[in-house]
Amino acid sequence: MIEEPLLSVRDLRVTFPPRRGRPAVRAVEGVSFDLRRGETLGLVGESGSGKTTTGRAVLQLQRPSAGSVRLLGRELTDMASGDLRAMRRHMQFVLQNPYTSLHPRMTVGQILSEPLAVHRAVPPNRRAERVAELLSLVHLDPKVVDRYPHEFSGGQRQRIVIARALAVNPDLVVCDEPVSALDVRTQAQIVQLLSELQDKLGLSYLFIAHDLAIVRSLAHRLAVMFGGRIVELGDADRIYETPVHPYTQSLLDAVPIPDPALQRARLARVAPEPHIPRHEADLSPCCFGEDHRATGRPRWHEVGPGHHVSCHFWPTAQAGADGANAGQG
Ligand SMILES: Nc1ncnc2c1ncn2[C@@H]1O[C@H](COP(=O)(O)OP(=O)(O)OP(=O)(O)O)[C@@H](O)[C@H]1O
Repeated sequence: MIEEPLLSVRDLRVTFPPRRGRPAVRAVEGVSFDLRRGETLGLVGESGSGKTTTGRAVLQLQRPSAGSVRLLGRELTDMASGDLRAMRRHMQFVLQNPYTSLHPRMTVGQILSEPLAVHRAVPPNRRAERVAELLSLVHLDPKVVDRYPHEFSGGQRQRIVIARALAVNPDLVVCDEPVSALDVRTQAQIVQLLSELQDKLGLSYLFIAHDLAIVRSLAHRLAVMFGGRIVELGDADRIYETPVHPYTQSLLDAVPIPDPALQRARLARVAPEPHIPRHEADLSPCCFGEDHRATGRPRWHEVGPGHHVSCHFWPTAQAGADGANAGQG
C-alpha cells in the first residue's frame, strides 16, 4: 500500500492585489508538490521567486487565491479559522531571523510555555517539565529558562526558536531561510541539529533557502522555483548531479560564488529583464527571447523516475546538459 503524503499541494496560487498604483503580483502561479513523512523538500530559487509566499500559503498564514493544500488528509484552504487553529499544532515554522522572532521581554521559559498553553498540549502542572525537555532536545541547558533572548548568541536563539516550533509535536515544519542570518560555523551546527531532530522525531521539513550548499546537506528532494512556478522537481542528489532545466543549471553554477553581486550577474544570463512584468514573461527562462505568448505555458516532462522539469524545449535543454556533462567528463 502506498502511504499518503503528509502534505499535498496542488495548483497553489497567490496573487497580491494592486496596491498604491502598483499592479497585482502573481507571487505563486500553480505550484504542486507532495511531502512525505520524515522527508525534507528543499525549495530553492532566487529572491522574489515566490518561496516564502509558498511556505506561508502552505501554513495558511497567507490565504491562497486558488489551489489545494492537504495536510494529514485534510483540506486547509477552505477550513474555518477555529479548525485551522487546531491544525496549527501539526504545522509550525522556523523563520530566518532569530534576533527578531523572539519576544525580547519574555523569558525562555515563557516563550516555550506559550504554545503549550495556546494548544493545551500539556497540562499546566507539566509545562515546566516539558520546557526542560525541549531545551535538552535542542542541546541547551534547562537552567536557562529564566534568561532573556538578548543573553544568547544567534545560534542559541535559533535553537530556542526551533524548540518553540517543536513544543506542540508538529508533523510539518516550514523552515524559511533558518540559518541565513548566522555565521558559517553556526549554520552547520543548526543544520546538524535539524537533521538530528528529523531522525529522532520523524519530522517533515519544507526547507526554503537560496543557499544550495546548505539545502544539499538536508534535502531529500528539491523543488526549484522561478517566477512563481516550480521549474524542476525531483530527487536532490539527482538534480545536483544532473540538473536539466537551464535555470537550475545556472543556480548550481553560481553555488561556489560567495559574492552576491557576482551571483546575480551570473543569474542574469537567464533571468527575465526586470522591466518585463512577471506575468508577461514566460516562466521558463531557457525560452526567454522566444515568442512566449505563442508557445504558452511550458509543459511538464518526466525526465527520470520522479524527476520532472517544466520547459518548452526540454530535448534541446537536455542536449545542452549532455554537452556540458560531456565537457566535464
Ligand atoms: N504582501 C505582499 N504584497 C505584495 N507583494 C508581495 C507581498 N509579499 C511578497 N510579494 C511579492 O511576491 C513575490 C514573491 O515574493 P517572496 O517573498 O515569496 O519571494 P522569495 O523567493 O521568498 O524571495 P526572498 O528570498 O527575497 O524572500 C515578490 O515579487 C514580492 O515582491
